[in-house]
Amino acid sequence: MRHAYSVETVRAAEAELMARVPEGALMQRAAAGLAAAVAGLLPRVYGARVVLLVGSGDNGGDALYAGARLARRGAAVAAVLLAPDRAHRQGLAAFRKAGGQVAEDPFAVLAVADVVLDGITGIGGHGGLRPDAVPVARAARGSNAMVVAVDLPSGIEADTGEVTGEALRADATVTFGTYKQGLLIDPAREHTGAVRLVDIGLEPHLPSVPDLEALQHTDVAQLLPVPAAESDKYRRGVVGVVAGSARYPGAAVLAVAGALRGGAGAVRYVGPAADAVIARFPEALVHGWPPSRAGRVQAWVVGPGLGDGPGVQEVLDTDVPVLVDADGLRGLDPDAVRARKAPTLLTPHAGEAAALLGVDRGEVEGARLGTVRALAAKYGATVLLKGSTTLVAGPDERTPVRVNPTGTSWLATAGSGDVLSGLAGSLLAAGLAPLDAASVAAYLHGLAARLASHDAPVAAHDVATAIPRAWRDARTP
Ligand SMILES: NC(=O)C1=CN([C@@H]2O[C@H](COP(=O)(O)OP(=O)(O)OC[C@H]3O[C@@H](n4cnc5c(N)ncnc54)[C@H](O)[C@@H]3O)[C@@H](O)[C@H]2O)[C@@H](O)CC1
Ligand SMILES: Nc1ncnc2c1ncn2[C@@H]1O[C@H](COP(=O)(O)OP(=O)(O)O)[C@@H](O)[C@H]1O
Ligand SMILES: [K+]
Repeated sequence: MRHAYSVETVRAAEAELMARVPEGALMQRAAAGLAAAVAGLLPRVYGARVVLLVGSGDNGGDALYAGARLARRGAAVAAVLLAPDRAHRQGLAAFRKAGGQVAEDPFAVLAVADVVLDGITGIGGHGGLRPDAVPVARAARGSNAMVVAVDLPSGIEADTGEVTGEALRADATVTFGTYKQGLLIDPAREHTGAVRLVDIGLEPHLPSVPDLEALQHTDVAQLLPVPAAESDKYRRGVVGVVAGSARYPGAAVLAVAGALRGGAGAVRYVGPAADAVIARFPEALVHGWPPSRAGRVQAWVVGPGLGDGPGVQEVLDTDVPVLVDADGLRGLDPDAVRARKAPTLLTPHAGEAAALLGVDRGEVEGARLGTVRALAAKYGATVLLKGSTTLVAGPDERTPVRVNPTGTSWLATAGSGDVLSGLAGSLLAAGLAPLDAASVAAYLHGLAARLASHDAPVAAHDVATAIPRAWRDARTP
């Protein structure tokens, strides 16, 4: 599991650690890791042209000490001081002593730089880059230099992944002690490039339960349901799908396609697209209306392509886990969901989430973490918010939110969400807890899309077909 923490938690852990080590030791550890990472990105350090963008806080201090280390190895290092009177005093002294120069003309040094270290703001920054930093950040981005963010790209909100003003776009980020939440959540994540974590000894001082977590292959492998020797199709779990309409029969087919690859032993389909479903998937069990007469079902999926058709209340009235997606979410009554004894999983995209909360779509996309938490609280349900960096939150606010690390924007294709809902519903039926079912489904779905896509367009049914490959991939150590 990859863990990320809020700024408040990071600061508390840093304070604890700082009390145990000599003054300045942490910043030296950070700077040493940063200098080593930058050296690794350069063909050679000797003679390389390095520019530091230095703000008024300790983030600038990290950059100055790392710059001093690079200068001692023969790099030509220039510092652009955005607040000359407030630049880290000891860091600046060490930098000058090592042969570093303070740049008179920022744009001249940036134009010929090989690498730029962004030390404008770290976890202390808020509200986007200040106006004086904007032209410098733009010049860095517009140059041929590689831009390396120190701790995080300046201008992003470290806690939420929001980008409220201008933020620097880095090619790589070297972060200290632990991941900050914003590094893993869009839109900020788009600014980070590849993220490298430098160990500064913080780990033992961080709480064991993170604020945000991302599944990795080994976590998924442990959660995937595997049939036991004594299993039969019912013991593996039966997933019921209520989806599709005369207008959108394909959504039913795609949801069933996902469900068939999600580990349940059988898929029951109830709805108006039975002919289309059975024509494509003879292994699906189709049933007449209502869902309650379909036989044993351990989890229901309702909503993809449903239009105005019935089904939502019918499955909410059951006592098994229910996943509500797409059209099923329209006007969904929080009280009806909260009243359920069995778990409910909602899987909105940004537009659906905005409608459920009565806000603009842009607000949802800009503040994904707050949105997923707010929806989970409002509905007393587990919520999977789709889109770039899919997030999953449980109804208990003490449970860490899960962020999916496998997504790809090739998934932005019609019908891929239907595949996801079938897949997640199948994992629910196989017995996974809602948070696990949702986050494992998002993980496999993203991985399947990557495997099927290889950086070329994919159709939703390609994603469904690649799920078994993703499943095997996740189980391969
Ligand atoms: N606390 C620690 O133990 C360690 C901290 N480290 C570094 O210290 C950083 C945090 O340092 P600070 O708390 O000093 O905070 P920062 O250096 O992140 O920034 C705070 C300063 O930036 C200014 N500022 C805030 N928003 C701004 C904006 N939008 N534009 C321009 N300036 C803005 C503030 O007025 C303040 O002077 C971390 O991100 C990390 O890089 C590391 O050295 C590791 C150890
Ligand atoms: N920019 C993106 N980056 C990564 N994944 C995305 C992006 N846009 C959409 N997706 C994913 O694609 C799927 C689309 O689902 P959805 O919006 O419900 O579409 P549909 O209703 O057509 O099936 C979701 O899994 C979502 O997370
Ligand atoms: K920074």
